Amino acid sequence: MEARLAFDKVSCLRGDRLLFEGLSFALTAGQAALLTGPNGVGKSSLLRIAAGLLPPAIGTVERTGRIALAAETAALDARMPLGDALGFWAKLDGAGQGDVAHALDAMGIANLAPVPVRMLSTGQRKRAVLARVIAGNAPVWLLDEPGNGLDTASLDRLAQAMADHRKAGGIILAATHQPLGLDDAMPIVLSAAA
Ligand SMILES: Nc1ncnc2c1ncn2[C@@H]1O[C@H](COP(=O)(O)OP(=O)(O)OP(=O)(O)O)[C@@H](O)[C@H]1O
Repeated sequence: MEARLAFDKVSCLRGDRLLFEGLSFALTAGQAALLTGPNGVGKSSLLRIAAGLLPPAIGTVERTGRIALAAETAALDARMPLGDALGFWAKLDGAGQGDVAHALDAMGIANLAPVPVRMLSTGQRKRAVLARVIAGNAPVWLLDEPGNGLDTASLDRLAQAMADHRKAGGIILAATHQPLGLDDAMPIVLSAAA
């Protein structure tokens, strides 16, 4: 898959606060970056800029390939059974039922396909959000705290899914407060402005 994500001297303004400035990096096929820094420093904002949901105050962002953003608030329909909710998004992403089945399996939640989304536990919902990303086949994954709320087995599954994605030429940019098994990832460290 063809993929590229590059920031060139990007600055982020939220309200009247400058969160970070002059940030440059480039990720190409198979590469990953780990975004770290204290609460409120601007990690989620950076991911939103990467996704094209928030414009940079200064600088440019270059993207090649479709983007999938997995944040806390994934729009999975709470009333739908999980399998159908994922199927809805897969269709929009040009993916099929086979992709949904693969993604459910990859996150170990195939047995939850008939369960309404609103009945899922916190960790199960997180796994469902990650399954949505996996099913969508987008080359660029933007993951906001993907390990939050996951048990050890699910963290292993996430690590495997990310490794598979990179092997297929995908890109990962993940904001995290915990190790994710992306040992060779490029570090992007945001520090609080003075
Ligand atoms: N819509 C908004 N308007 C103004 N300021 C905002 C807006 N959304 C977020 N902020 C502020 O931007 C700052 C950075 O928020 P962000 O969510 O990017 O941080 P973060 O590094 O992801 O934090 P955490 O580790 O807690 O998830 C915070 O101070 C937050 O209050």
